[in-house]
Amino acid sequence: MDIRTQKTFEALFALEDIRETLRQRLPNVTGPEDESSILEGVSKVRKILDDIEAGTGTPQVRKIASNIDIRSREEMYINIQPIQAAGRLTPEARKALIAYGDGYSTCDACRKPFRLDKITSPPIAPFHEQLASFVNMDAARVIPGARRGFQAVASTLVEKGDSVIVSGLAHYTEFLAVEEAGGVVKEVPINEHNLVTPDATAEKIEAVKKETGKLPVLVMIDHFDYQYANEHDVKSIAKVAHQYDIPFLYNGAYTVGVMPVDGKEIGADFVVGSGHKSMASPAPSGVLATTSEWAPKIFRTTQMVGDVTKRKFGIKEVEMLGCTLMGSTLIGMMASFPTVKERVNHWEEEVKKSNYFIDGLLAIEGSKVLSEYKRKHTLSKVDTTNSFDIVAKSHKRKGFFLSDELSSRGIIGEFAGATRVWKLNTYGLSWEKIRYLLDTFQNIADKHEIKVNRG
Ligand SMILES: Cc1ncc(COP(=O)(O)O)c(C=O)c1O
Repeated sequence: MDIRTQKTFEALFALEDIRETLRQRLPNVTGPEDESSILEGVSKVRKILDDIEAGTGTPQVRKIASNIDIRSREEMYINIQPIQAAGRLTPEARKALIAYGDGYSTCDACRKPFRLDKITSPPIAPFHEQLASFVNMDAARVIPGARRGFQAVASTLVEKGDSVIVSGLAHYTEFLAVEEAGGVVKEVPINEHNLVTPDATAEKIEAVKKETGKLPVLVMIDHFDYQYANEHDVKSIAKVAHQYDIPFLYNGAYTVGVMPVDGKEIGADFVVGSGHKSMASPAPSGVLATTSEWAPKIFRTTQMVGDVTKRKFGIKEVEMLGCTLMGSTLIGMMASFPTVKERVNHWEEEVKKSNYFIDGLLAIEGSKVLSEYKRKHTLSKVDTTNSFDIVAKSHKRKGFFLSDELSSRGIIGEFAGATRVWKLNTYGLSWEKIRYLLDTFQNIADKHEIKVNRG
């Protein structure tokens, strides 16, 4: 690395430290003093970026720097975007992204047997073991997103025409994984509380057996669904699946990395997690973990032999297409892992904050929560049609008025103009930020003469 690039990296690392400080301070802004210290931090960031722009860096690094500038929204705003919250990177992961940006940077020390999960420098092999034990399963692989986990399992288990049980709230990627394998999804209807129950799952299995003459080959259920973030009784559903001898895939896209997950305790044959949704990792990343019984099937190695050259690639795993996450994506995931491992212990506090906010939102007359209540997750679906949206009807900015009000007070992440029935996520916000967030919603309500029942 030449000295100019080196200097630029140093500047970027310093930038990360400043950004972290800013992240912690906001929006604890209670007076002009706080404001000026934040502005001072921001101007330091700008200065570093200006220096880089002025020519200290290579074009690639300048590009990274300008992206970082765009992402300064995290220092300047509270972001309640529903799907980004728990995927936001740690400072360590951000540094790792820069340092390991080259595509195959993880592969310098790839020696026999030539496979990603066997590399010991950087410590990728032990990371795989840690991942497996993190979700209490026997073996794990990193994968490019939860969807690739569904794909690997479906491709192994599902033959043409086979049925796979999913929830009536299943994510579309589960449908696609089954379709690609030639199978057919069979949805368990959700009940009046928007939940999938073990009884309904058993009924569906019976119905499929009657209709097709065959049992489904897989049951795949989301612990928390993406529409309401309601908690489904995965443990009892896994038990039902096993009573029919059907393997159970636990979709932990909204759990692995934010709350403790014990695959064995749940009775999962497969645990799938999403790195960029819940493990503070770059996209696309995720984890597929399984039991020692299933590992040889899901992680089977290639039997293919070249008909002319007679070449064999025996150690490569078919479903993983040999290797999965290379370079900065994987190292980013690894860099965040110590934080992720620790933060799952604070899930209850996150849920408390979520409920504090939702309670306060419900105090704004006309507002509803469509997710199960009390909340068991930080992602919630709310309905403000009869509160804020009443104002929108006569406001000159129409449906954009709420977003305007929020962003002018430092809150972003909702889809501007789409705030009648909408989702938000409070994961990772400090108590100060949560209080500020709630005060802001209530103050906007006050301003527009919507009654707030402050109790
Ligand atoms: C419940 C659920 N499962 C799976 C996925 C897909 O995750 P990934 O983007 O990691 O493939 C999502 C993404 O939104 C999801 O909400």
